[in-house]
Amino acid sequence: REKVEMTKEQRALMKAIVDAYNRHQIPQDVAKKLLQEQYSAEENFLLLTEMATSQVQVLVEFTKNIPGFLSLDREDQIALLKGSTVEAMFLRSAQVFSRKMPNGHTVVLEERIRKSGIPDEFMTPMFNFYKSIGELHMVQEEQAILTAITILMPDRPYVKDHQAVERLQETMLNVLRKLCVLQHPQEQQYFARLLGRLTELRTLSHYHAEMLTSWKMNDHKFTPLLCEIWDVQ
Ligand SMILES: COc1ccc(-c2nc3ccccc3n2[C@H](C(=O)NC2CCCCC2)C2CCCCC2)c(OC)c1
Repeated sequence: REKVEMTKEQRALMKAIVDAYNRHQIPQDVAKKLLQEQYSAEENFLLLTEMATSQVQVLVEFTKNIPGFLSLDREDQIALLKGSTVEAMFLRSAQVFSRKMPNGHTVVLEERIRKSGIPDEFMTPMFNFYKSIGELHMVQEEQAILTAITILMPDRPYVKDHQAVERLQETMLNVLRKLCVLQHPQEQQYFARLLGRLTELRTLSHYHAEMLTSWKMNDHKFTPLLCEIWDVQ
């Protein structure tokens, strides 16, 4: 097979994305909190809305560092962010869930999440997605670029300049394709499997609003930012 090499530009682009991804981590680690103790459905809901609110802010900062994003039409920038935050949030949760933890911790974490107040019918699709992400053993470069690809989805609602977004996403896809060959030389279809997860991610995020409004408690309160970004309240 021909030798796969990244160009200088592709390496620079990947470095910019990974640096931005690492700079904009979630401030406090939700997994650690969940491993400490079992909270009530109300406390868990509050924890989720706090984590999600800070994750949206982190995601905006990360997105601004994607080369070319700020040159897009201003309204398209908003449309891309609004259309991808839920998917980016579940992708991030899957990465948190699949993180290497001392043995037994993942079992406890799964247990805590199962009893957090999430309606039962969403457990299976959610954990299926988390486990399918975990099985890929993505390196952090792949996680960062996959998040950028999720944000730069040309077919989000209300995007006007479809072409401009497609061009940016294509650049990222080319980098990811080469990265997958370099990082997983044994697995021919690794790149295709990675992209397949984005389809699963989109399906999971369709459940999102319902997961929140049917959380096992009364009176679901959201922050103003989440009301703006999510289709709730
Ligand atoms: C809409 O329904 C749901 C359900 C579960 C989750 C979820 N899956 C997790 C997997 C690993 C660790 C945490 C996880 N979470 C919540 C959380 O805090 N998610 C954060 C969101 C921002 C990015 C970092 C993770 C937990 C769940 C347990 C109760 C407290 C909230 C979730 O995260 C989108 C959304």
